[in-house]
Amino acid sequence: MSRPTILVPEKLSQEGLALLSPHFDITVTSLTPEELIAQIPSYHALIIRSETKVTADVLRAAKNLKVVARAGVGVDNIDVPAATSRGVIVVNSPSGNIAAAAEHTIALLLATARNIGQADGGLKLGKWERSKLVGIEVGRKTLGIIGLGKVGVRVARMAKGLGMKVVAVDPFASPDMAKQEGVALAADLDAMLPVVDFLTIHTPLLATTMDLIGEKELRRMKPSARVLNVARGGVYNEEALLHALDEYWIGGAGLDVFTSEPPKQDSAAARLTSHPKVVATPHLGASTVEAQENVSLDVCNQVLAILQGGLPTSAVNAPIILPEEYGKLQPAVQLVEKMGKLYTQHFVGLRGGMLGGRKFELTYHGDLAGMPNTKPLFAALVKGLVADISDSHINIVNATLVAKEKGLVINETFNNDTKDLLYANLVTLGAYDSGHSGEQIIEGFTSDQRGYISKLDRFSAIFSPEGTLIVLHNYDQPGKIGGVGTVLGSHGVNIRFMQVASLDATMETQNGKGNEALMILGVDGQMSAEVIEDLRKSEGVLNVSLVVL
Ligand SMILES: NC(=O)C1=CN([C@@H]2O[C@H](COP(=O)(O)OP(=O)(O)OC[C@H]3O[C@@H](n4cnc5c(N)ncnc54)[C@H](O)[C@@H]3O)[C@@H](O)[C@H]2O)C=CC1
Ligand SMILES: O=C(O)C(=O)COP(=O)(O)O
Repeated sequence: MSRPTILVPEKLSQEGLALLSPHFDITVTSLTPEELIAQIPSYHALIIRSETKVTADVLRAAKNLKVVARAGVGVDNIDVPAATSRGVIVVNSPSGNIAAAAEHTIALLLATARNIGQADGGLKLGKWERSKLVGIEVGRKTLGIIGLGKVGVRVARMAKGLGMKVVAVDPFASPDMAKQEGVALAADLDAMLPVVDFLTIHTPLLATTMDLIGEKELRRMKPSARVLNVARGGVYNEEALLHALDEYWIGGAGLDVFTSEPPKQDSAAARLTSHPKVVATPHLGASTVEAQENVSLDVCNQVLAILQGGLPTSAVNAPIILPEEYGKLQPAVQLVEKMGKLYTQHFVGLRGGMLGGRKFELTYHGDLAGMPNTKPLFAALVKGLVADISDSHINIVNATLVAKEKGLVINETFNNDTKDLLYANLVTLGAYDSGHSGEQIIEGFTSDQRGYISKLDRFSAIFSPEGTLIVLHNYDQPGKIGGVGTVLGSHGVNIRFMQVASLDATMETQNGKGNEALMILGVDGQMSAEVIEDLRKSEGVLNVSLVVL
């Protein structure tokens, strides 16, 4: 089988890629937007930074894509709703580069205060200008921060270290946190803008933050004020900023990000980068060795998990699984997915049954009954149930929608009664037809981070739901094991393990024909239809199903 493939059209630190290369084929190459659309269909994962635009067209062309990984914070270059509707998980690195972005903001703050850009540029041209380039001190000055999030708070701490007063506007910030950080929360922008000597924005680029600072706001600031942008081009209106600099409404600007990157010729962004009162950098906020290692490791670990059937830690378009919850849920998530696959392959494949319209009851017992968030388990069940009969990419993002489309009714119940419970956590999957009859049961538990099946239909056994399994329903008579071994041996099939599952003592035997049993065989390699047919024809065998988990 060919290995899953990963496309990396931007510069990514090797640290993360080294985690992926033993398992997947990785192509690192820069691409035009047209080339990206042409090449994306064969890839399973796309890892990008801020330069690649993942548009709806790219996602439409991406037939095999499971994940878009953004090695950084901002996902404004990804059409997240389009990814969501196609079941593509978008992950990012929410904090890998925030220290770098905050430090870069302070670098620009000091550079604008002391005219570092102009001074350096002049010297390189052979000029020795001192009286023209007198700066200001930042100590005892006021810094205004819009957006007191992860980057904003770090900027505040460093600014306080420089002896600055810090005020902030953030409608979502906690007053307690602001107080603890020594940051005064201003009532609104109108109140904050006239008092600040420096202004920095650290919000995402959203419809609500686009052009947040325009002509009206810039006119309210001190003529000596400097503005900084290490967030996104567009939070300051670039035309208004040009006017403000030319007409002395403000004193200077330190800019790392622009509405077009690189700035289009003659655009406002281009005029800003060449403006004498601007110190500009080409989107370098996250460009430190340390930040790039962090974000690369962060997203590559998530790509590894997703391509191996696991869950991401920072999905942008999925219910968030907190890291502490992740460790606890992951084995159960894998188990429930395997239970879904086992259900479809064993019961539906075996009996020519219908999956759509079945009613499923997922019951959590023991520790699992106390989990505050079982959405990943629900999604894992849908994924497992339909994985083998649908080409939809099921994940935590679209599972509810897909279940609805396929007519699967899934109820979750929580059984807190631990009396008589053999395992610390147990999950039962029951399936019924609309009349609540024809019950089919699969039960499983996790132990030591691994999942096991403890019950399949009316039979009790303990086996790992992994690899290729042959499930053989037979009369419990002497010689059965030898007979099965002979058939498999004649086809050269190697048996990894074998379990005989006995009928639940309380159950009636099928057709009243004496004791029955299930034989579960773990086998190596691909099974041909003849192997299964020969087993089916063997004496005393009632049915055989082939399950690949
Ligand atoms: N230049 C670069 O290389 C880098 C840029 N960034 C950018 O920095 C920005 C901030 O990143 P984080 O701090 O990680 O985000 P965050 O999500 O932790 O913080 C954003 C804050 O903005 C606040 N906010 C949202 N709308 C607001 C509004 N209208 N007025 C005031 N506050 C508002 C939110 O409440 C939140 O506290 C993002 O745009 C990100 O893309 C991040 C890293 C590197
Ligand atoms: O993480 C972010 O939001 C950034 O802006 C960093 O962008 P980059 O990965 O350096 O292209």
